Amino acid sequence: MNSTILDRDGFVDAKPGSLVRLLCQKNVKNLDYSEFTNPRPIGKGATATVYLTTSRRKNYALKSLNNNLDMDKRKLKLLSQEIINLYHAAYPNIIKLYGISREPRTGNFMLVLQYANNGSLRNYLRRKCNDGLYSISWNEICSIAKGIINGLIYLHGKGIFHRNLHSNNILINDGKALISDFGIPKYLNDTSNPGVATMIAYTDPQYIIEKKSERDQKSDIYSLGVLFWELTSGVPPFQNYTVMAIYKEIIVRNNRERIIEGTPPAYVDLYVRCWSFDSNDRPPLDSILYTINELEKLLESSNKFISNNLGGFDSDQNMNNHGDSPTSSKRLNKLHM
Ligand SMILES: Nc1ncnc2c1ncn2[C@@H]1O[C@H](COP(=O)(O)OP(=O)(O)OP(=O)(O)O)[C@@H](O)[C@H]1O
Repeated sequence: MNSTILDRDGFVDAKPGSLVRLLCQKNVKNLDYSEFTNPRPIGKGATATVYLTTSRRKNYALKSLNNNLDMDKRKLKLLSQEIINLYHAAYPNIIKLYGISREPRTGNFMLVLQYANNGSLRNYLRRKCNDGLYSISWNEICSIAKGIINGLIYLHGKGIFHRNLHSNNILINDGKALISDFGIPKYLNDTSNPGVATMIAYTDPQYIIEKKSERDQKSDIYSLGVLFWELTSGVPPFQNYTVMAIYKEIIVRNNRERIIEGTPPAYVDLYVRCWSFDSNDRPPLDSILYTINELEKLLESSNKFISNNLGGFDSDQNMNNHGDSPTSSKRLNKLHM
């Protein structure tokens, strides 16, 4: 290749081939696609399709960024930096990126990721619903919450803010929480998955209202508060509301989801502070971790579960909903030991 047409970073153009070249220069492993057998789709997000595959008897998730890498050079360089960040993030609560690959037939760019054998947190919680009754132990709530907090402490310590935390990009492997998808989606073209707009329920309202240029670590704390609530409800916030109705509740009225009956007050107090409108009122991660540890000790001996019947409603509705229809009027929550 004629080096005179390369820029300083080795780019010829903003296409998948250039991205692969740049990442290889930064020592990200380029894995041979033919090593992966029988890839089958297991999930689809706004910007990618995810496949389960096997190589040498080990499972991997191949995240295909489809062909939506057609972006300007500056964005492609930023995207490559995010991928490099993920590649070098080595922490038990962060999804592992083993390398990249390219599907030879389509040319699609792939991230080769650790396979999370329990899928997304959202689906994991959904599977805990039996005949519409959701039930989870406090032990497990605390363990998942701590996994997410520890992952965030690691990321924030490296100056990386997730900015798009929700229950579809927390993955669960052997019951343990793994944070995925930080940084990368914002550089990709949204392929218009209608579910994505509802992620507004996890988005820092101060960022939306005050049009802050970028979400920061306090925005992640806001999303964390919503996730803590979701661990007690088993369903995403404002399920069955339209995007406009969610906007009205959270942004216009400054409302939040209803507290699930039977939740320990210390846990409620924690997530309510996390989802405060004013980012200064949101607690720092170390104090959140401290509170969860204390709560865990308190509940250790009692083996408590929390249950509710919110799962009786179609959990997929939030992907495709119409009308301003709150579910709260039919809610029944209870705590048993
Ligand atoms: N490493 C993985 N292991 C197992 N399942 C995965 C993995 N990565 C993604 N998935 C599944 O694929 C789905 C889609 O993942 P993807 O990361 O593309 O989108 P998302 O997080 O739902 O959306 P967005 O890209 O908008 O944040 C996830 O919700 C999850 O169910």
